[in-house]
Amino acid sequence: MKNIVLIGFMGTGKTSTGRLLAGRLNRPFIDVDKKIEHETGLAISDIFQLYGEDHFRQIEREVISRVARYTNTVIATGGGVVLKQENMVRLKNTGVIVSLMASLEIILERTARPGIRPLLDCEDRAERVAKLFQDRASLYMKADYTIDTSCMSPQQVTERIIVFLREGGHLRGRS
Ligand SMILES: Nc1ncnc2c1ncn2[C@@H]1O[C@H](COP(=O)(O)OP(=O)(O)O)[C@@H](O)[C@H]1O
Ligand SMILES: O=C(O)C1=C[C@@H](OP(=O)(O)O)[C@@H](O)[C@H](O)C1
Ligand SMILES: [Mg+2]
Repeated sequence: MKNIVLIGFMGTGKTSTGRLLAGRLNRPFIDVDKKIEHETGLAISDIFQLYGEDHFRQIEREVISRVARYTNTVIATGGGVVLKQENMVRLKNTGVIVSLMASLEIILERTARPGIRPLLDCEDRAERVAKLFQDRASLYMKADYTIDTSCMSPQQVTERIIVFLREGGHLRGRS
């Protein structure tokens, strides 16, 4: 079976929903950021601080090239995966792409905890979110399914994804 790949802006719920979805479908779960942290022995924020964003993007690209070869896996990506077209080509080859969306207000709420997302650790967080969101919006639209998660719990988002997948013939048997 194809992978199920979650894309979307920071705070749309890729990590938490991906974990739930994998549990519901009894499939392996990979969070790309967690894998990068595990393999480098560094927190994402440390990689940004020590080596810069470009270096992080190179690591991300290399990890994506490997996880895109998996099958049957739920993959939660980091929000910037869409910045490299080659990442998306690879993920799309072997996966169904599900895009999680949310309003700016909700994204700000869900990403309020400092120290986790280096791109948002700044004084003008609201402006930064709005700018990044605008720059990337069209990239997040290039998905097989798109869900606005603003008014849904992770459980509800999970069930909605399962309905999409079932209707699209991407699930075998009864899930
Ligand atoms: N649908 C949701 N409703 C409410 N809170 C959510 C939802 N999805 C995620 N969250 C919360 O928002 C925060 C960011 O979620 P996370 O899964 O890390 O997002 P992402 O991986 O897309 O950055 C976490 O505290 C998580 O518990
Ligand atoms: O949007 C981005 O550029 C990033 C999103 C983060 O992941 P989440 O989307 O899971 O927060 C993480 O990969 C890194 O901080 C960069
Ligand atoms: Mg995440």
